Amino acid sequence: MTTESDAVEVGIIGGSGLYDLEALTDVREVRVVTPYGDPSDALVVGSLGGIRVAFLPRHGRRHQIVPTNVPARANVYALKSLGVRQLISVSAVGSLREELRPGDLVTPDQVVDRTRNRRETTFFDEDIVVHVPFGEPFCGRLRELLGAAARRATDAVVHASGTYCCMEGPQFSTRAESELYRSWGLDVIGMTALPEAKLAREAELCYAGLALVTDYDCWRAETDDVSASGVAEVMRRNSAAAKASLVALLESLDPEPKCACQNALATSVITPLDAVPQASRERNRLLVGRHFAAQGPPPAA
Ligand SMILES: CSC[C@H]1O[C@H](OP(=O)(O)O)[C@H](O)[C@@H]1O
Ligand SMILES: Nc1ncnc2[nH]cnc12
Repeated sequence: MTTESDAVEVGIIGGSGLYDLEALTDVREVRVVTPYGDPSDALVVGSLGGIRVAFLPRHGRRHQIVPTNVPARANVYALKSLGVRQLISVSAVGSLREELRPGDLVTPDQVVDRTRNRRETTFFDEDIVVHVPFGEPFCGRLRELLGAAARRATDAVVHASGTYCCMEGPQFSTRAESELYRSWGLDVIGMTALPEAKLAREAELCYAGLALVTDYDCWRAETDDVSASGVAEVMRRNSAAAKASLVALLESLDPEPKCACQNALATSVITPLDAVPQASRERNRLLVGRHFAAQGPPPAA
């Protein structure tokens, strides 16, 4: 049972090359059980800059989970159940543009879905139908704070916006695909922003991404094509920049965000309460309970 005093405010999901956050103090590991299965790993809960933070490595701490199988629903649900209201997602990405160089940081403002396999993209797949707005897939307020924190805390070039192409993987793109994405005007490519961003919106979390450019994918004649070992090597050199950005962000974060993200379900649940079986109401209490409460009690049968 989470109490007021140990409620966690901020979640951080670490991607390739970011498997822990040494800056956290007063740390404990929490294993959370969710209706959507087990999260990627135990959550590491600690303090940073006076804020309670939960850290979760997306692929597991030894990087054993392939992008398609990342249990994104369990991850987001577990963070929400600890009290998280703001979620930062760190990821390694390939660059689709000359001016986005390896070592640069990007806070994406858009995403294009090129996933195609077995990813569970909604919490609401039974009894309750929910259509959340997703025109702005990232929280603009949190994205700007994150970019500003990265500029303060690192020497890296920080790009304030960009479109993230989320491909399925695990194989990297063909050159023809990479050129296609470039012709579409997409900026960076990775395998994990979706469905994470969609689920964060359904969970009414502010969500922003810190993308570390690790390579030029496979379109640039002057550089080697992307490889997993190359990505890992660039991340070894640059994970300190990601960590410094996170620390600076936490120092400047409002623990009581007032964005629209925090109320995304208010206009999104289309199924009336009296059509939802009791068991489903219970299962969805964490995510929609307060919206159902606002509708008043269901009519007596
Ligand atoms: C190790 S290269 C490909 C791998 O790196 C990215 O991971 P993440 O987004 O979790 O940082 C990419 O999405 C792939 O999963
Ligand atoms: N080029 C690339 N394609 C997909 N995911 C990546 N992660 C890092 N670099 C990548």
